[in-house]
Amino acid sequence: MNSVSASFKTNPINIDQIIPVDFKTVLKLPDTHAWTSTAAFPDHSPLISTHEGVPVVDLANPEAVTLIRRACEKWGMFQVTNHGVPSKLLNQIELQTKRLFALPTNQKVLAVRSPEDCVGYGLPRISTFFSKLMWSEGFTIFGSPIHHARQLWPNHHVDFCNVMVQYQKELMGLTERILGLIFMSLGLTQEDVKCFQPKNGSKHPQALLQLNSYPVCPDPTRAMGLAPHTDSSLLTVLYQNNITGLQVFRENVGWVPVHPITGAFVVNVGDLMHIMCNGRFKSALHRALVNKTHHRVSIAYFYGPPKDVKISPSLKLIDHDHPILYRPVTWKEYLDSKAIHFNKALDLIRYDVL
Ligand SMILES: O=C(O)CCC(=O)C(=O)O
Ligand SMILES: [Fe+2]
Repeated sequence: MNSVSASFKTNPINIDQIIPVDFKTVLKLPDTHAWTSTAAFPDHSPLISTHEGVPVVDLANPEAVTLIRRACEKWGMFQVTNHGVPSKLLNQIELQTKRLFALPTNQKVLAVRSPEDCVGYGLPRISTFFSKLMWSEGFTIFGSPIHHARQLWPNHHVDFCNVMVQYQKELMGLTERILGLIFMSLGLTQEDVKCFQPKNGSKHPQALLQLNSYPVCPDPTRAMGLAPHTDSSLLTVLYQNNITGLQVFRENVGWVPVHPITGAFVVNVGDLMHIMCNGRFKSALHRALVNKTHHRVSIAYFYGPPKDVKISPSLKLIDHDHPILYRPVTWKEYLDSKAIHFNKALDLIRYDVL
């Protein structure tokens, strides 16, 4: 069993209502979804006019490694262009994602994610940590989605499955390429990161695909699409349709919008990368807002280490001035802790925070 499924089995989602509301029929924001007055949602002001946005890195640029290092240090996030993933596949994944979420609720629930499972249709996993519900729905895939796709479209699931499988294949290649550039930017060699190489065919990186849908919302200023969080992955590569909603938090600045660039991907430093580089690159705190007129979708590819591989700060990044900050953890151990402690999980494995 993969690390994510194993962790979800250990920590079933604990929430009364596991099925998202039928967004199409709600004309007024229900109190259950009104975030304005909650402590987790202190500001909703669309924001901060900063001239500086999340860096955009052209992967064909000879300076890409340096640009990526700077972006990871400053933002924990960047966008990439010239990445080689065919635009036809991007159009197809957007189309299939919209096709899925356009189904009536009574059909989508046929593929509902059960509380102890990580795949299928449902609420954001982090919903358990908030008293208000989010204005979004998701569909999670690990490998082939055929089991759930058959429930949704008994005779028309083939295109959906093919696109999802093909997309994961492409994204595995792209994510490993970006990961290679990140390691290079840290001065790490193949030897330093050999725990990620498949060993005797038995150790494979693991990845999860998360389709997110943010329906149009009757009162977006009081609603939350996806609450602030960091990703528990090593790296997340996200595709968003042409609708603004994603924001990243920057210390001393505030929430900064990550405006979509046609055909580009957003890359996030995840918590495991934060650990691996001993805090030099910080995992990006981000959230998604909603709007009144446009349906937004995003497709997040969460890439993590092979099962049972312990992630620890790279020895090359530790010296007298940079003492080791984090204990080694497997992805499952980290997810288990995150399922209980949420945004405290990273601090709880720090040597200097007890
Ligand atoms: O929809 C987005 O832009 C963000 C999605 C996200 O952060 C996630 O799925 O973890
Ligand atoms: Fe995220």
